[in-house]
Amino acid sequence: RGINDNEPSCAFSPDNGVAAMAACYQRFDPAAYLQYNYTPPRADFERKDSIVPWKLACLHRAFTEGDVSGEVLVDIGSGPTLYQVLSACEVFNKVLLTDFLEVNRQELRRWLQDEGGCNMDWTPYLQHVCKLEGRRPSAWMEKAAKLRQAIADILPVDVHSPQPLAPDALPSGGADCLVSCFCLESVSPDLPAFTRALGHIGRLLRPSGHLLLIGALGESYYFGGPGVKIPVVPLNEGQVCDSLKESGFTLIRLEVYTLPQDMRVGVDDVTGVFFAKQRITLN
Ligand SMILES: C[S@@+](CC[C@H](N)C(=O)[O-])C[C@H]1O[C@@H](n2cnc3c(N)ncnc32)[C@H](O)[C@@H]1O
Ligand SMILES: O=S(=O)(c1ccc2c(c1)CN[C@@H](CF)C2)N1CCSCC1
Repeated sequence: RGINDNEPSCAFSPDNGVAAMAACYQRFDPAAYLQYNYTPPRADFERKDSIVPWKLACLHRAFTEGDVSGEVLVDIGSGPTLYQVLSACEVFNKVLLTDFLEVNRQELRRWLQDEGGCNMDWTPYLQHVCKLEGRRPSAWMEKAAKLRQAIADILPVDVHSPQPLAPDALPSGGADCLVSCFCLESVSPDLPAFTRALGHIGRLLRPSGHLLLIGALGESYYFGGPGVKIPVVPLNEGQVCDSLKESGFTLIRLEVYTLPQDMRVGVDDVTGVFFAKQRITLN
C-alpha cells in the first residue's frame, strides 16, 4: 500500500494504547522514514523558510548560550537520525543514543562504524552545523569524527516505563542533559501518556539538568513506512507547556515554527514544530 493509504495501521482502545503503539512500531521502516522527512524536497537547506535550518539553529543556540554543560547527554528516541546531536557533541564528551527498535539502533550503529550501508548521508547537516559554528563547511569530516568519538553507546529505551533505560545506563547522579525529538507525542496513545512519559524521562536527569525537546504541533498521524500509518497525539503550545510544568520542568524558552503550505506533503499532517528548552526542578 502507498504512503497515502488511509487505512489506519494502529487502531487501539483506551485500555491497551501503549501495547498497541508498540505493535504498530514493529512495522516502522527507518529508510522510508529518513526519506520522507530528512531528504529533499522536505529537507531543503537552501530555502530561507526551511524547517531544517530552523531546527539546527535552535539546537546550536541552546548548546552555546552557556547554561547547558556537563559530561553525559542522552538522546531519547533517536530513531535512525543524528541531526539532533550534531551541536551537542561539541559540549558533551559522552553522548548516549537510544531507541525502542533494534532496526533503528542498527542504522545508528552502521553510521557509527563508518563501514557503509547507511540509509542516509548526513553530510549536508554536518556542513550546515559547521557553518553555524563559524567553521568552514569542509570541517564536516572532523565534526563527524568528533561525534563518533562522543557516542558512547546506543541503547534500548521505553519512555512508557518508569525506568526508561537499563539501571546501569547512567551515572548514579543521572544525565546532565536530555534531547528528544518527535518522540513522545508519536509514541503515546493520548495526552496523559505523553505527560507521564515526560515525567519518566525527567527522572533520568540530575537536579537542575536540562531537557531540549523538539516536537510536532497539530499532528494526528504520520507514515513510518509505506502503509504504516502511526497515530500521534495532536498537541498545541498550551498543552506542551502544561505537560512540562506538570512533569516538574521549568520552561526556559519555547520557539514555534509554522510549516509552509507546500511543506505539507502527505507523509503526516503536522502543522508546526516546537522547540522547548527547560530545566528539571523537581529532582
Ligand atoms: C517519529 S520517530 C523520531 C525519530 C527522531 N528522534 C527524529 O527526530 O526524527 C519516533 C521514534 O520513537 C521510537 N519509539 C517508539 N516507541 C517508543 C517508546 N515506547 N519509547 C521510546 N521511543 C520509542 C521509534 O522507534 C522512533 O524511532
Ligand atoms: O523536521 S520536520 O519538521 C519533521 C521531522 C520529523 C517528523 C516530523 C517533522 C513530523 N512527523 C514526525 C512523526 F513523529 C516526524 N520536517 C518537516 C518538514 S520538512 C523536513 C522535516
